[in-house]
Amino acid sequence: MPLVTSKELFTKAYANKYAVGAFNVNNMEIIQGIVSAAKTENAPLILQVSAGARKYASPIYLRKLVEAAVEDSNLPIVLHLDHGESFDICKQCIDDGFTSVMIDASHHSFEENISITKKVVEYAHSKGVVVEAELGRLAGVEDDVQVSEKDAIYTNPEQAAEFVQKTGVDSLAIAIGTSHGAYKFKGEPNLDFERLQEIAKLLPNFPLVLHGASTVLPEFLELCNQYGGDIPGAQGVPEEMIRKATQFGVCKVNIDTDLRLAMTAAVRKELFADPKNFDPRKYLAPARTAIEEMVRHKIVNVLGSDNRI
Ligand SMILES: O=C(CO)COP(=O)(O)O
Ligand SMILES: O=C[C@H](O)COP(=O)(O)O
Ligand SMILES: [Zn+2]
Ligand SMILES: [Zn+2]
Repeated sequence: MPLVTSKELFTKAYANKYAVGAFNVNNMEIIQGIVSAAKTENAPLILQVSAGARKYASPIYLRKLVEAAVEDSNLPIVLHLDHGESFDICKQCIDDGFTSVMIDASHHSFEENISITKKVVEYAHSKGVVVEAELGRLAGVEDDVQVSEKDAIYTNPEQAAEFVQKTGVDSLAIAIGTSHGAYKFKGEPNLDFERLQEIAKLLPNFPLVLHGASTVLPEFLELCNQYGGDIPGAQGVPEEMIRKATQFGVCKVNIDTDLRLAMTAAVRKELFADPKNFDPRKYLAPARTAIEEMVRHKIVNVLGSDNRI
């Protein structure tokens, strides 16, 4: 099966109230771990590449690795650009064979965000590629968002409806209190579900995207810290909140931090257990297995995307 767009995957996910996992990929072991989990669980998959990943691994290596994953797994896989910051990078990825791109012009004014997104949509659609955009600002690492600031930072539901109508975008990333990285909340985790429901009501049958959705699994955090790491007080989005979001139009859930923690925990543990080892395969294979197990857990227990092919 060749790469697919997320169009049909989202239609099915929306109708059945589950989400497709969108996992960030940076190297072969990460890709293999994720794809193997999806294969076991019979789950659709989005593999996403950030600008940082392109810089680290180089665009061609990532593309060829994903190509290998598609050929080897026979799964419906979407190759997606994560947080494309300009028309040019989106165009480059579209021309390179990506089936989905994100234009993140959320740091521009509302009007500029519309005009940049519209330009990407026009080009992408002419090539059969789908587009995700972003409206609102994800709180930064450790930002403490006060209730009074929410309206300025979080996605405004009326603007979301206007944005989708004016741009023709295929999906929209919204800000309701999640953030990137391992430090998502200072106190009690809290997402603005009323806002999410309002957005979903104004955008019926439209797929929403949740960024910053890692749950920061305690088992991996503890392993990191037990074997020489120093990641105190990290906190993710509780699993039940992600499950709840899938009930209100969230069809794509972005996960990167949990992959990083799983991989790092496994590598730390292995290096500690066998100080004489200097064969990278002996710590990268367990790291790949840790990713695989974590992604299976997400698919089955958090996203509900198992057996959806
Ligand atoms: O949103 C993400 C990638 O776009 C990743 O979010 P996390 O940092 O919560 O994994
Ligand atoms: O949203 C951000 C992703 O976690 C990618 O992070 P990165 O830019 O460090 O590759
Ligand atoms: Zn953004
Ligand atoms: Zn993101």
